[in-house]
Amino acid sequence: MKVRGVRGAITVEENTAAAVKDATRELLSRMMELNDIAVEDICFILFSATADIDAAYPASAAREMGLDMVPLLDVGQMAVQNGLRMCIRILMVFNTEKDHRDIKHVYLRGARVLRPDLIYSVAIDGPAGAGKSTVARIIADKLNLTYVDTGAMYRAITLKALEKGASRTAEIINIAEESSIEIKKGRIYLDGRDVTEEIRKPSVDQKVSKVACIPQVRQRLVKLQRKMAENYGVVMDGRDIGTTVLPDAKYKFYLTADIKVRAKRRYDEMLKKGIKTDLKKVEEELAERDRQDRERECSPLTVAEDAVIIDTTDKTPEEVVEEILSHIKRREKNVL
Ligand SMILES: Nc1ncnc2c1ncn2[C@@H]1O[C@H](COP(=O)(O)OP(=O)(O)O)[C@@H](O)[C@H]1O
Ligand SMILES: Nc1ccn([C@H]2C[C@H](O)[C@@H](COP(=O)(O)OP(=O)(O)O)O2)c(=O)n1
Repeated sequence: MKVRGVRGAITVEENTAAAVKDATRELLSRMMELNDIAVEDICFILFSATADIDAAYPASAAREMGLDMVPLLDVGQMAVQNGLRMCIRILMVFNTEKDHRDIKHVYLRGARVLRPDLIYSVAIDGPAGAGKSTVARIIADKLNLTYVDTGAMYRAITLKALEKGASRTAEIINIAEESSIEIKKGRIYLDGRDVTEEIRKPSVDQKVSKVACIPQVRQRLVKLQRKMAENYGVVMDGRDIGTTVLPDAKYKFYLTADIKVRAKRRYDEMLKKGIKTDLKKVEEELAERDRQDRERECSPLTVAEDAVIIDTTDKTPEEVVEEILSHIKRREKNVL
């Protein structure tokens, strides 16, 4: 195994022991989770804090998290004119098989400004079957960003509504407001339960556009989506990402494809999963979903003015990925 380092930083709003420990815990957990770091693989961790933080040692939070056998050291960050205030920085050195390009450095809250070259957002919108999630996943991996499938969040609420037999709008709004939805390593958790596979059921397909039409459901999910993008760099796909969720996303793409091709892709996907269906029926359902997504009043599917439009009808996923990366490479120096 090799020895590699991962950097992270986070800001705190107040100089209290609770704020310092909370922030340190959040940053450390995220660095370990994103880089698959086990406690026994950590060689040592260095913490620095700016001079305006003196309520607690960041390392004490690490010890409380069970890292008490890992050598930990707190140091003062050197003061630089106009430097970021109230900031905790971490350097963790660990054993890994990963290439140094695959290490995900983590800059949370106000500390995002330290590395705008690493932390930025890519919005990918378009109709069902255009290939959004296929390419978004690959791009996130290549750019070391986190993939957020917003459709999966609408699907999770729909699944819960179906399970509870909730059909009235007020009940569905309640479900959206009370449920916890998390996305970790490409899996989606609804109230702590992994529902990644279940949300792809045909019964969810049929109801999800209706649920996504409810403004209060959208408000709640959009808030969660913005929070995710605030905390880390994301590749986010959906219908309204470039227009509503992240209008300031650094990069915006709109993928589209002929409806017949999109229907065939969905049909093949269902066959692979062992779901027997009829191509004509898949096409009709897709057309109906397109209609509902485009015609709804609240954040309908539209092309953001500044989005790059890519027609994927005659392109392979690899070609689409290349095209997207070629746009991003023009402005990002860290993209290989
Ligand atoms: N460019 C492409 N060419 C051929 N098949 C594709 C392409 N992009 C995606 N697919 C396939 O089409 C299906 C739908 O793609 P997906 O990424 O889920 O679309 P979306 O997220 O836009 O609904 C998947 O089975 C995927 O493997
Ligand atoms: N940001 C989003 C994402 C999805 N939706 C809606 C639109 C779709 O009908 C459903 C499901 O989205 P999803 O991307 O999972 O659907 P497909 O995989 O494209 O079939 O949710 C939305 O309204 N806004």
